[in-house]
Amino acid sequence: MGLIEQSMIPLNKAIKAMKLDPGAAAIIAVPEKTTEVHIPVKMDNGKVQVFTGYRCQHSTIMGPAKGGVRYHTAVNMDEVKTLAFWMTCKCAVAGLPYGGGKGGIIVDVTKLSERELEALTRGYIDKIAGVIGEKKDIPAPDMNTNAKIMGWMMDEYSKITGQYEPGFITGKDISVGGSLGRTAATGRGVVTAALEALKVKGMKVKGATAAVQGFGNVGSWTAKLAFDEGMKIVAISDVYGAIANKKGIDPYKLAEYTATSKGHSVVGYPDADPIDKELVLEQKVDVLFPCAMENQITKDNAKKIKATIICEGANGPTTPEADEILDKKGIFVVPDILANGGGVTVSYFEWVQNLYRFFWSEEEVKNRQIDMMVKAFKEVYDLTLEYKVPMRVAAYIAALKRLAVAMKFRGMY
Ligand SMILES: NC(=O)C1=CN([C@@H]2O[C@H](COP(=O)(O)OP(=O)(O)OC[C@H]3O[C@@H](n4cnc5c(N)ncnc54)[C@H](OP(=O)(O)O)[C@@H]3O)[C@@H](O)[C@H]2O)C=CC1
Ligand SMILES: O=C(O)CCC(=O)C(=O)O
Repeated sequence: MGLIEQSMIPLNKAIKAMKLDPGAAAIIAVPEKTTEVHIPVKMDNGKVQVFTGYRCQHSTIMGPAKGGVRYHTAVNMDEVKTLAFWMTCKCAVAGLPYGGGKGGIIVDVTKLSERELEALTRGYIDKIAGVIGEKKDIPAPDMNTNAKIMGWMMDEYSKITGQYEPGFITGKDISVGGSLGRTAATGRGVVTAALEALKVKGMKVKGATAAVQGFGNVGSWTAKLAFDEGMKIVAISDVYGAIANKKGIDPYKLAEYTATSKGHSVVGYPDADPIDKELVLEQKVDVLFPCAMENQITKDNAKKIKATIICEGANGPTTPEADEILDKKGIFVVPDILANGGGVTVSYFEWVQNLYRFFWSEEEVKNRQIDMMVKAFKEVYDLTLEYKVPMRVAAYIAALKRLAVAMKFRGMY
């Protein structure tokens, strides 16, 4: 089953449970606009290489499209469309005045020099400039993109429009209009969601064990902030391998290690033992945080998962077949469109600060973010009780309720 078909399964369950109008359901099932571009880059060896990139605006029903840009070899149009659809639902669950968008370039960033990466980034913005903008579609970071790349994108777009354009993109460095708290925001949201889930399950936070798949932006901040809450991180993986320590891993020390390790990998960290990377998902822990990418928990490994709670930092880490197995096992899954909404929530704060040219303290950002996440969690949890559906379906119901009202008042159905 392809990613688009997979993503329709929980959506259709929600549509059925809430008896959504078929017209509204049909609108939400397809993206509004997709763009494919080809970006020629003069490489350091003097040869030209042409890269393929995408941008998709899945929906602008609730506001401008919003969502990250991914640089990865596995990027393709179906993946971008699905990620954009998830953004529409995520923004609606969080109650943000945004639709959903996503972009990506097929590229192995480890093979590019800094100059090639900048040229590719600027070339991508040149090609998609017509379909993005502060009031149209606002990009942000995703896998293998960061504040530096957002800065280049902002600079290129400002050159094209001939004016300073901080509000066209989020996830920037503070010096160019970024928000305090954005770098850690997705991890903070994931941990906030996990704390709420532990509460629902009547479990203690201090000493609760956790395993984290992925040690990039989302995984590393999830690990650090869970550690700050007193949780014990017993296993962590990245694309190269995994490490485990029953006594706990200090993610701050691990981040110091990965800053200079080969490939910035967790492999070889001296205060833990190497384990097979697939085993990270199978640890007997209170909370499992999948923070890498799609389709990691599948029908093949779902049976082996021993966590009490799964809190999804990544987008789409669990396949629909796996979801059914986890549900039968009674595992409490906090779905991506709820759990990882903290990133786009603080992106929204960044955009608001850019529009007003007035900046907030880190404490203000953090408190507002936590308030919004706790509220969204409660809303979704209440819907699981009302409709007797798992958290994932309840999250789609929460999103569709907001989208349906907006569509109605815009006269779309
Ligand atoms: N950045 C954000 O604000 C948000 C991101 N997300 C989602 O979170 C996920 C991670 O994004 P982000 O942290 O930004 O990306 P990064 O590129 O910063 O990190 C990705 C991490 O996942 C690891 N990884 C990739 N594939 C595997 C694998 N098969 N097994 C184990 N580890 C793997 C990478 O390892 P290595 O470094 O060794 O390649 C890296 O540690 C994505 O699904 C993204 O869409 C969701 C909401 C917001
Ligand atoms: O911060 C944003 O605008 C979007 C982040 C993102 O791409 C995501 O939540 O998947």
